[in-house]
Amino acid sequence: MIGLHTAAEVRSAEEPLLAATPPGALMQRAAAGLASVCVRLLGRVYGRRVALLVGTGNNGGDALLAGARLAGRGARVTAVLLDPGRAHPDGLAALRRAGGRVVAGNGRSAATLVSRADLVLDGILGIGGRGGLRRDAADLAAAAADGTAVTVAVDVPSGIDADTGAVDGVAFPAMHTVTFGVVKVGLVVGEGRSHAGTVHLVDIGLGPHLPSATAFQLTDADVAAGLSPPSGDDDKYSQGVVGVVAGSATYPGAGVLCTGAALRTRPGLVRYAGTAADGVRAAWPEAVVTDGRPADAGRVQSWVVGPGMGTGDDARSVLAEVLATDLPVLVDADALTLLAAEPDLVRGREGATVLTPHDREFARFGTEPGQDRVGAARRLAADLGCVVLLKGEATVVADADGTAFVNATGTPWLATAGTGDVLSGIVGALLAAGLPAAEAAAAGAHLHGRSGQLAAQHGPLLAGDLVRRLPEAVGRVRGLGAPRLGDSAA
Ligand SMILES: NC(=O)C1=CN([C@@H]2O[C@H](COP(=O)(O)OP(=O)(O)OC[C@H]3O[C@@H](n4cnc5c(N)ncnc54)[C@H](OP(=O)(O)O)[C@@H]3O)[C@@H](O)[C@H]2O)[C@@H](O)CC1
Ligand SMILES: [K+]
Repeated sequence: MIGLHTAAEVRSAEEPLLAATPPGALMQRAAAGLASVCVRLLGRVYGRRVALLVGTGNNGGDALLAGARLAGRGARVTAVLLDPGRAHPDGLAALRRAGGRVVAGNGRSAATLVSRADLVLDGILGIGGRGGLRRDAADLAAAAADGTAVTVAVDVPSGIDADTGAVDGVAFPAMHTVTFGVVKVGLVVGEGRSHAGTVHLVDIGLGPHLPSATAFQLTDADVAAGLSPPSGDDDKYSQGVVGVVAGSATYPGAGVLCTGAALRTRPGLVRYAGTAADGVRAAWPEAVVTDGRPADAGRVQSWVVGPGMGTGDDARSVLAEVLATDLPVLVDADALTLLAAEPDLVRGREGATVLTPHDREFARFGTEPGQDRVGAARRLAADLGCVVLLKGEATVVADADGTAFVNATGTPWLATAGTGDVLSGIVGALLAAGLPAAEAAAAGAHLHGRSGQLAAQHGPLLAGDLVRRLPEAVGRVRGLGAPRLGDSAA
């Protein structure tokens, strides 16, 4: 798992580390890591034009010191100083010694320089930034966005809130962010994610001084650990039986997608109960199907309830029946609309509850998610005593105790009808397999994203493509190739 940290956590680790290292050593470590990423991105350094955007703090100092290293290798480096009287003195001296040039950041020549550079290094603001970018800085960020240079942010793209990823106005559009010590939460969520581009982590020795993370990003290896394959002793019941209540006679699609996703994630047994029974039976003969109520379906280890089932009295009574069990329940779509009107249905449940809202569904519980998506998910999770999976470009999962996960996989092509039904089926299968609820939700989002990436390799995807690619996604996450049946292990 990759721990995600806030600026305050970095500050608390920085103090003891600074006390234990010679003056300037940390900044030199940061600058060395930063310069080496820039060298890799540039390929050939000699003669290349590098523009440094330099603010008044240590973030600007990092840019100046890295710029000095690039100038030492023959790059034509120019620092654009936003407040020339307050630029980092040691960094400035190092750049000048290495042959770099300096201009003021408020003229047209600065914007021209940025637009003509091969690489623009953003050292305007790091974790000390507050509020939106001021005018001159915003103009330079816009010039970088319009130019053709490779854009690299130092520690955090300027204008991004390092804790939340929120942007107030304009922010620097980085293709790459070289971040120091730890990955900041704001680099992987909300608008921060799209502004940060590829994140490169440079170790500066903060590790031993850091408090434990409360937010995480899962890797394939983490997810694989929860997807152990069946053993010789397993049968169709022992892998976890999922119950699905989704879709309707008129719109069976949600039931078909959700059931298929559960089957393909963990092909033990899926029981379906609801009015889309005929459609589900036709699509998935492997499922055990009833058009009765959940209680008629037989024993299950988890329930998925809601997609496409409507919001009438019958749907409300089915939701209440499922929530009255002590099993893990995933509540999605129409069931979220019903639950928002009666949140006490989930407060105090014995079994775990996972809610999977998109933004509009989330808002039905009282407040819009806003720009702090991790904070919003945590608050709703704590209020209801549930796990909340807030869908988005980077899906966020929060547990009632504040533990959060930010999903790293996916593709914008996932924003299409029915993909949420697939996610519900995947997470339902992982709940039935016995994963703790927050981990099931986070691992499910990861697998869903991986499946989306596979399905989108050749362009637009449909939700059904996600279901088809799930076994391959599970295999990829577990690091398996695709051996043919009968292949020996040798
Ligand atoms: N953590 C570590 O161990 C290490 C950290 N390191 C580096 O230090 C960075 C943190 O440096 P930092 O504390 O000097 O803050 P930083 O982000 O440069 O900005 C503060 C300055 O910006 C200004 N300012 C504020 N808001 C503004 C706005 N909206 N628009 C415009 N200006 C604004 C504010 O000035 P003022 O508000 O007074 O005008 C203040 O002077 C960190 O991100 C990393 O790069 C590395 O060297 C290695 C070790
Ligand atoms: K920056």
